[in-house]
Amino acid sequence: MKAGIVRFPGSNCDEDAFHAIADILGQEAVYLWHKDHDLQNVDLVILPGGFSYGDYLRAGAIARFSPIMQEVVAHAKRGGLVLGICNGFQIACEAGLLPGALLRNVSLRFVSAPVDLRVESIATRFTSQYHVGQIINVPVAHGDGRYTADADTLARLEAEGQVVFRYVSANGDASDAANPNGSQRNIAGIVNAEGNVLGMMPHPERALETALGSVDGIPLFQSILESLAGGVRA
Ligand SMILES: NC(=O)CC[C@H](N)C(=O)O
Repeated sequence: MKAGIVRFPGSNCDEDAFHAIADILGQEAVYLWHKDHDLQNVDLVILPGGFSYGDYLRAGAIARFSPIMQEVVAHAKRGGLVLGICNGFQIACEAGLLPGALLRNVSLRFVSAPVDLRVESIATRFTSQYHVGQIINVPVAHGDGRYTADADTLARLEAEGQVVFRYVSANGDASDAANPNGSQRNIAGIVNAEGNVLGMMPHPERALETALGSVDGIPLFQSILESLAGGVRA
């Protein structure tokens, strides 16, 4: 697999993503500069976490106009894989690759903590190596993570199995107490209708090494590799 990690001005999890792909997974990784138009023939585009354009106006609202986003959108439309992590999820929503928006945390505070997630769907190219209902521990670090969408969109996401991860407490309940940011329906991650674009606020690239406290992100990347090995390429 060849993964391209887009660097926007203000990205700060780009090196984490590169480390995850190159050092942990042993796959090819390249950085993609946001002003470029060349995706370098990557199989997977990662929109990494950070504070693109300082989160001015709204997180992701300026980055979505970066030149490379035209190519990222075209790649997604061709069925190519896109993984938006944290700020990358915000950018993917702003770019129209995913429905809804990420608003300021209901606490008005930046939250940085490991959280428990329930895997809601394994019928995606990002989660086939988990099992439904599996509880995984993955860190979050954001100030604007409150997933919000209108009632019709939420109903469609639920009905079509597009809610992929939900914040839960240790017993697996999607309780208010387990919700770090006030997201509607405790939504932590969603996939698009076609199943090739995943956006999530937690950081799976920081959950691949025992030394970091969790290896629960590994099946996510294994799922991506599996789906590409199956011959599904853009
Ligand atoms: N870690 C991140 O990607 C931060 C995301 C975002 N800029 C926020 O604070 O909400």
